[in-house]
Amino acid sequence: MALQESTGLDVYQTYFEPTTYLDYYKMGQNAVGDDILHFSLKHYNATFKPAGGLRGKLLIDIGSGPTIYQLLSACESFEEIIATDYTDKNLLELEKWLKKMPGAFDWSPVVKYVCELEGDRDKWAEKEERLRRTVRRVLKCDVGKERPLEPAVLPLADCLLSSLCLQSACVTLEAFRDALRHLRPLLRPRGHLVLTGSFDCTFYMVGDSRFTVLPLKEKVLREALQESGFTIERLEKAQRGPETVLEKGSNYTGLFFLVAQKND
Ligand SMILES: C[S@@+](CC[C@H](N)C(=O)[O-])C[C@H]1O[C@@H](n2cnc3c(N)ncnc32)[C@H](O)[C@@H]1O
Repeated sequence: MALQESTGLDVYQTYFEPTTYLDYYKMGQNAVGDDILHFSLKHYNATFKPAGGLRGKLLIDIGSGPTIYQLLSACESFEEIIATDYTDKNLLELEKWLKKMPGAFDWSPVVKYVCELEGDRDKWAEKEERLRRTVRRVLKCDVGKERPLEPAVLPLADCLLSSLCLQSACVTLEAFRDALRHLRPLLRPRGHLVLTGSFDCTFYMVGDSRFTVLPLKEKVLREALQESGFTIERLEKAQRGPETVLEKGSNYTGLFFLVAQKND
């Protein structure tokens, strides 16, 4: 066991406040959040573009947290999406947005931005509805378990997506590799894994709570995927944006976005 949980305290269940975390995603108000959004939304858009992008029946998002930005492009190319997370509060926060409940986070600036990337900013309300229709289930998940989504029984996914989750859930390289091994059986042969994360990062803050992150270098990341039975098709990288220098919320030096295919 090398998860944060192994310290004896269930760190994420206890300290991760979804509404505070969402402050990162108030577009134009947080340089780190903007850095993540600008980089990853551009690559999600390219990855799931209608002509020649990834498509299929089922996409499972691993460690969704309270966020939906990572699904805004994929919802145009997959018939069904299952969102998952480790904490009950995150799942409730997701349900709030999906069911348009009072107090739900306002994702509309981000949705408009994605619609603009797709060529028609005016379609944002339509896209919100499409995503709400496409996310069929919201499930508990623990990547530290051999079967992360147990007891749910699901068809094999055409695509697994995981944004900024694995390095948070796994604080050692061994646990990171184990998590990839646990996720692999959820994916059909030749299915795709779309993974985002950071380079050299050891922590991020959510309010006053500090969360440990597994620092990765490109070489180690590539090796971990290869050893876990994935072939990297694309690895996009960006250095940390200069406008984030004054932000003390995290110490990453860069971001990555990768698309890998399950070998068999
Ligand atoms: C940095 S947040 C990322 C949230 C979101 N995907 C995003 O892109 O902003 C890390 C997420 O990993 C989840 N997490 C922590 N431990 C986990 C575990 N063992 N299995 C699955 N998810 C876990 C947390 O609950 C949290 O939502």
